[in-house]
Amino acid sequence: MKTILVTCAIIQFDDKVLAVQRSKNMKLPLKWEFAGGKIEEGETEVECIKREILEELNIKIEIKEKLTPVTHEYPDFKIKLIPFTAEYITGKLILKEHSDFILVNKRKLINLDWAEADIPILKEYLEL
Ligand SMILES: Nc1nc2c([nH]c(=O)n2[C@H]2C[C@H](O)[C@@H](COP(=O)(O)OP(=O)(O)OP(=O)(O)O)O2)c(=O)[nH]1
Repeated sequence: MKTILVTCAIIQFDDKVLAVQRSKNMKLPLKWEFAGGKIEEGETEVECIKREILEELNIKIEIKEKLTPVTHEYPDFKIKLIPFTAEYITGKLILKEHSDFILVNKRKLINLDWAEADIPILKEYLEL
């Protein structure tokens, strides 16, 4: 099975963190995730995550740190999910694709119904 390369960003807004919910017509419907998306040809990981965040959320972020990539096999596809921590810089948050978002204290992130590939990333982030 081909592996899809996907970047995602754990975006901090002061003392809160942003999680977004996939809409019911996307793959992994209604699962929570960190915003991001597929790497396009000729694009670096950092270019990809900044572009995806601007496209999906209408905001600009500053990348802080790369966390450990996770390879995960769903029943019908396989992804390598490449996570970054980031900070909100500017822009009004507008959801272009997702059905919902939440800004929460990082300790409360664990209570959401996450896409499976995100679980190891969330655990690493909670230990930082
Ligand atoms: N952006 C993002 N995607 C994630 C995360 N965890 C996770 O399993 N994924 C999966 C969901 C999608 O299948 C894929 C990301 O692709 P995408 O968000 O650009 O794609 P999409 O839903 O438009 O997919 P498609 O139907 O067009 O193929 O990775 C995550 O934290 N962030």
